[in-house]
Amino acid sequence: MRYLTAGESHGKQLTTIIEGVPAGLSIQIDEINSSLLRRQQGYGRGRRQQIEKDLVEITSGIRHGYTLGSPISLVIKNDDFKHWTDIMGEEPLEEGTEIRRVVTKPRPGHADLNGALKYGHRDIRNVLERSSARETAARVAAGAVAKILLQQLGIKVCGYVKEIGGIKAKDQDNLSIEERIERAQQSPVMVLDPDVEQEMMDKIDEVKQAGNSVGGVCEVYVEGMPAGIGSYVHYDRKLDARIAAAVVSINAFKGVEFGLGFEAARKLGSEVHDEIAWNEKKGYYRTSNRLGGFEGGMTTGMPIVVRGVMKPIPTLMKNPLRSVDINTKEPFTATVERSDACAVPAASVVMEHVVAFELARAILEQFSRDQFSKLKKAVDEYREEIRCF
Ligand SMILES: Cc1cc2nc3c(=O)[nH]c(=O)nc-3n(C[C@H](O)[C@H](O)[C@H](O)COP(=O)(O)O)c2cc1C
Ligand SMILES: C=C(O[C@@H]1CC(C(=O)O)=C[C@@H](OP(=O)(O)O)[C@H]1O)C(=O)O
Repeated sequence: MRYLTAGESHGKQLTTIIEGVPAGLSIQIDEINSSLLRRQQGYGRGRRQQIEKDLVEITSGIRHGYTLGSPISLVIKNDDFKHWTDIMGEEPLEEGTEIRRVVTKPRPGHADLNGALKYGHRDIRNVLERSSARETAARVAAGAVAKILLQQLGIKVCGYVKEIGGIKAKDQDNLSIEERIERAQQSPVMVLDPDVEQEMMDKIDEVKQAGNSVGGVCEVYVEGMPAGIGSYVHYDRKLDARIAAAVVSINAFKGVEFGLGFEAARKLGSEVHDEIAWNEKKGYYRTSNRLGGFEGGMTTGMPIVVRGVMKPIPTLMKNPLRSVDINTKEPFTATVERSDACAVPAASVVMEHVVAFELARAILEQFSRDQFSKLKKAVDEYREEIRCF
């Protein structure tokens, strides 16, 4: 299973094409739309989210609520396009026509300068339109389809916020995944620990008022993945590595860790590895989950716990960082476009969906079936086989 996305931030629409989803999977459009709505809801975002109402249109691959096995294409319209038709039009410009709002002052921390150098664009808008995290709406649509497939195989995925601007949420290890899903959905900052919610919102308000930005840490928690998914035999089949790549591919994400993560560097082996046990009902299991569900590039059958760190948003509204105009080479402060002050809550939804896609992709690679009912049967049989192994 793979997917591609297309679309500029202020262009007509975003398009996602997913290939390799087995036939006969029941998909309700509302399930995809509720993922898109969640991505739009996090506290700290700019005015753009009030303009957009992300709703998906299914243009192929699903008929009467079931996948056909053919490519699934999903379209999300950009409502903001109507304000940008002259700037984003596809017609060649008539001679002598000025393009409005040509961008020549690259923002430190965004893709602006490197993208302009690479593609030879003298109008940095040609870079920022596609490098914008608007594209993550298209990725969430693909991930929502993956989540539906996983859900029907008994695998649940949930994303939430662990930290914003240095304010850390306490671990909530005793919460079930259903409780995590519910709490994250009820919280404006998508955090599980209610004690820090207001503090995080105050921090975002303070930063926004100062025209600055702030980052944080998101966590994704997965239950129900059987052991042995992924592989140790090649670097590009290690599932933890694929998840790491998917997380760091999210705009502004700079690092990833599993379980204890970087803390493992400061601990002894006896404090890090998870001891193995067996019982009739569960089969093999671990008495702890410090490695976050992975050994040797494969799942251990324990919950997957993965965190990603998001840097602060590069666009600074009040005190833009120093930059250089690419036409005059004069020093200037960077161009300021409308911007989010904090997108960590929204990014936790994006992270949930990109992780879900990698999990579904690995399952389909391992149990390759063209029909969903056969895939389910193969996964159920494998679960039984490893329980008794
Ligand atoms: C949900 C989300 C919203 C974002 N909103 C903004 C924004 O409003 N302004 C901005 O400058 N960057 C924003 N970013 C971050 C940039 O897209 C990102 O920094 C840029 O693409 C450069 O990529 P890099 O930071 O991964 O190097 C956002 C990221 C995410 C995940
Ligand atoms: C549009 C979205 O996020 C955008 C991501 C983004 C960036 O530079 O990454 C910059 C902003 O774009 P705009 O200038 O149009 O407001 C965000 O709003 C979205 O997430 O739907």
